[in-house]
Amino acid sequence: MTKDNIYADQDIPGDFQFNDVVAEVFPDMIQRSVPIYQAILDNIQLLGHRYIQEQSNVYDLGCSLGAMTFALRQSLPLKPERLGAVPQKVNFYAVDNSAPMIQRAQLKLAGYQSNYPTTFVLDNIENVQITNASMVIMNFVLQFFKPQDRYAQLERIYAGLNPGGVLVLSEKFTNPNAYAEEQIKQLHWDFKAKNGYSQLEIERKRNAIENVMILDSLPEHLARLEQIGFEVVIWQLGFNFCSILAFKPQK
Ligand SMILES: Nc1ncnc2c1ncn2[C@@H]1O[C@H](C[S@+](CC[C@H]([NH3+])C(=O)[O-])CC(=O)[O-])[C@@H](O)[C@H]1O
Ligand SMILES: O=C(O)C(=O)Cc1ccccc1
Repeated sequence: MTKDNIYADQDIPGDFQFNDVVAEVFPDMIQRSVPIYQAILDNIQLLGHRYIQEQSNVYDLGCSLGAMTFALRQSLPLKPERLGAVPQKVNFYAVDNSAPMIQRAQLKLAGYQSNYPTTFVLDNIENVQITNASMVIMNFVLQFFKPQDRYAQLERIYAGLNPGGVLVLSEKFTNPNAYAEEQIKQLHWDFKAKNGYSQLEIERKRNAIENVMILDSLPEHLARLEQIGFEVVIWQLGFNFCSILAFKPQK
């Protein structure tokens, strides 16, 4: 795994981008920066086993290197018997609008055998049709959408989900209380420092993502999903990062 030294040697002017340099170090970057990332990756198969339906589609929107698609696809045949039959006809769609990311994802998955067709889509999520979905993953991606577009995109996902399906929505979030917000932000930076990032790296990265990652609060996330019709529960939370299960209930 290539070490993320992007902001160690130089200050890269301008906004953060998912370019070739970032794609190369991405596994290391996300592990050391996002407290709940490993917990999600280690347990996503449990969601797949329970919610992926026979003859349905699974979408990984903003898939980066395809880590979640890979984990789901390889673990689906290992579904425990007590949860019913292993679905045989499932199509995976991994979507990202960064070419360096999607190319690497494609290359990695090509090296592994699977009976589940997997389609890599290099496009903006907003252009991708979502139909007959039993599982949609949006891991740390909605935060890069324009705030005014978020409701419509989630609504579109709700419409494309089958009853009994689930949206996994993971986000970095803010706290409505300014004092608490400052504390949790500092604690997250302590977490990054513990993982080997210097103060200078933390500061430079903070500036680079400031304009591209506009965060909602946790109450905002939950209220919006509920307004659309989802039933929600938080299944992972660490510092200012959370992952929400948003269910489309059976009628
Ligand atoms: N509108 C968009 N359309 C398509 N892709 C987009 C868009 N906006 C952002 N992206 C893509 O979303 C990804 C966000 S990273 C996701 C991690 C992954 N989910 C993981 O579970 O490993 C999270 C992070 O780095 O904080 C990048 O690859 C962008 O190119
Ligand atoms: O690094 C950070 O401080 C973050 O908030 C997470 C992150 C991880 C990868 C790309 C952009 C933001």
